[in-house]
Amino acid sequence: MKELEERIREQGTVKPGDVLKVDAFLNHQCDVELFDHMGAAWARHFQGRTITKILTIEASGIGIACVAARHFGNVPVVFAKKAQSINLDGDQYTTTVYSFTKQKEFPVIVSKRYLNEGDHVLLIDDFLANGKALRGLIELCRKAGAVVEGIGIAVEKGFQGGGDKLREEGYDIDSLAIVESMNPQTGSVEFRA
Ligand SMILES: O=P(O)(O)OC[C@H]1O[C@H](OP(=O)(O)OP(=O)(O)O)[C@H](O)[C@@H]1O
Ligand SMILES: O=c1[nH]c(=O)c2nc[nH]c2[nH]1
Repeated sequence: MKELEERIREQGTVKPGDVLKVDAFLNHQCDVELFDHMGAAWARHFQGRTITKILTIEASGIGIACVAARHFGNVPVVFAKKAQSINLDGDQYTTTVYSFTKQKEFPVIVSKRYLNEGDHVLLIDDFLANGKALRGLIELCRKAGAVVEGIGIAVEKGFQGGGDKLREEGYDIDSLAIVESMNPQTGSVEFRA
């Protein structure tokens, strides 16, 4: 998606440790018009698929998923929580995920009320790097008996390999910008053609 690539070139910064900082528009300050265009792009890609629910993970996927849902008939958006809470009652599906930016393992929890056998799920997230977050969400769907219909990602860092491994396993991943390489010294970002 050219618009997203241009925003990354204009406003993204490359940090050491394979970190692309895009918090001016994607995951701290949020450009909802851009999110709307992203949702429209995923709706075009996944046209014809039955989607009953969008599943994402705290924190940065939530806003993007909610705007995207407007393009999928306002299906419910469920986000997996990364901490237990007194607000989380009843039976839960749980797994663990290593967080790329926080560099520690988190529990990942969804109430059994909100993910069910018979759900056809679109996974949405802001970033795909090593694929840990997605594998956690896929595991929650497996436990619930829900079908993963597809995966919509804003920015995939292709050089970290998580996306291509999931594609080899048969998942339909629509990443709107795939970074092939980036350089913290020069600040350059190259995208997959
Ligand atoms: O493919 P991966 O290696 O799993 O990396 C991608 C994940 O990393 C970030 O989550 P993180 O927990 O770092 O930050 P967040 O709380 O801002 O979502 C991002 O939001 C994705 O969920
Ligand atoms: O803001 C972010 N930049 C990144 O490079 C990244 N990788 C995973 N999650 C990420 N979030």
